[in-house]
Amino acid sequence: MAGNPIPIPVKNLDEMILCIEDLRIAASKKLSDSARDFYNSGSTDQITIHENSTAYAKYRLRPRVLVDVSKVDTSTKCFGQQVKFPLGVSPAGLQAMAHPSGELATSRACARLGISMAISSFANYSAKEIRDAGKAIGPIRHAMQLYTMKDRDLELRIIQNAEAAGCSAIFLTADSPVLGMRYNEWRHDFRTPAGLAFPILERDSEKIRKTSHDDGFTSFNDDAHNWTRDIPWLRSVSQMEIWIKGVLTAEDTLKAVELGCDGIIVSNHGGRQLDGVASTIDALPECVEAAAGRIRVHVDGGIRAGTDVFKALALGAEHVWVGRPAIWGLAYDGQKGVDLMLDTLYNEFKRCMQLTGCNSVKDITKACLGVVRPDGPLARL
Ligand SMILES: Cc1cc2nc3c(=O)[nH]c(=O)nc-3n(C[C@H](O)[C@H](O)[C@H](O)COP(=O)(O)O)c2cc1C
Ligand SMILES: O=C(O)C(=O)c1ccccc1
Repeated sequence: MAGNPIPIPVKNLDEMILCIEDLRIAASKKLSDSARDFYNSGSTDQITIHENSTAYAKYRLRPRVLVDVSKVDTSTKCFGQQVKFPLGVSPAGLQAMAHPSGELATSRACARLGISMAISSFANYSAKEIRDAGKAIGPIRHAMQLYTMKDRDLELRIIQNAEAAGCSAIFLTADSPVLGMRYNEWRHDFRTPAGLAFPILERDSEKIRKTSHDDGFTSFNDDAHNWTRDIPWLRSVSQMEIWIKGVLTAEDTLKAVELGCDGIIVSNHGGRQLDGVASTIDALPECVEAAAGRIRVHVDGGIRAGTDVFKALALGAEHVWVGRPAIWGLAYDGQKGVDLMLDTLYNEFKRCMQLTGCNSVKDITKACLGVVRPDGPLARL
């Protein structure tokens, strides 16, 4: 069309972060190619990482209308403590590569909102530093993520330091006897940047960056881990709750019940381990059914919106966790970026509860969901 366009006074759209996808785009621009590929990629053909977030779209919400939602309550419990809404930050290593304040900023952001955080064994600050940073802001519970180590004395020190720092739970990562085939990482020969500390592993990056991520991981991680050796041992050395992170089947859920674990996190490590496994939202129902209320069931992977949190709860998860969104928040603007990420998911979740007529998280049930089958009407679950 001819003529001058009418100037519209809009904000700089590049800087408008309204949803997690906006945050991913803005944060990814701030990262080096190699850091971005390390954080954002999955393994092999990227099938599972893709499905983790897209599988949510097949579910449709079944809202109840004309419900008084003026006093909606989004809160629930995690590790026995009241949390503002059923979401925490998953353990992700190397957060100081995204922002110098790394896990300290993540902990402060979680405490500001009154939600839980899991600390990676590959954190760049100690469990005590991370807990203290959060506790100074507000009530917060932490889980300590653990790999099974060849050096059992080091593994024991990690557990004891976490317990002494006041962590509530161990997240034993069960899906990583070895790392997944991470071609995107290998293509760039990803190395930990210089000058970072790994106090939980009692190493610094000068040592860690001598080898690839893959070789470094193999050098300390014990691929001989197994249910009967590791779970009773953990019970014998710690009072913390024991959660198994990386369960995807009914069979392993039953193992966790049998061995007296406190809970499972249905997880495929954000699609970074075995590519081709189901998305976590598709694996969740069989785990919930097998758990049959005897063990708590949480889920992570691909959660990018408040409606995703809602759908996971409707399918039986008690609580969810997010990994990369916290990294993107950090890369975007340190603690303020993680605050923005958490506020976004909180506001979306609250509004989804109100718009579906759910006044408490207990109201979020299977009846709130349906699926559209090819050429069919909405089918109830
Ligand atoms: C950069 C990065 C580092 C991670 N590091 C760990 C880790 O040290 N231990 C662990 O159990 N899981 C780790 N994970 C997996 C997360 O705990 C979580 O399962 C996953 O990120 C959830 O998927 P999402 O990123 O789609 O939310 C990591 C994930 C990412 C993206
Ligand atoms: O990359 C990962 O997924 C992961 O678990 C990890 C392991 C060691 C260091 C940092 C992250």
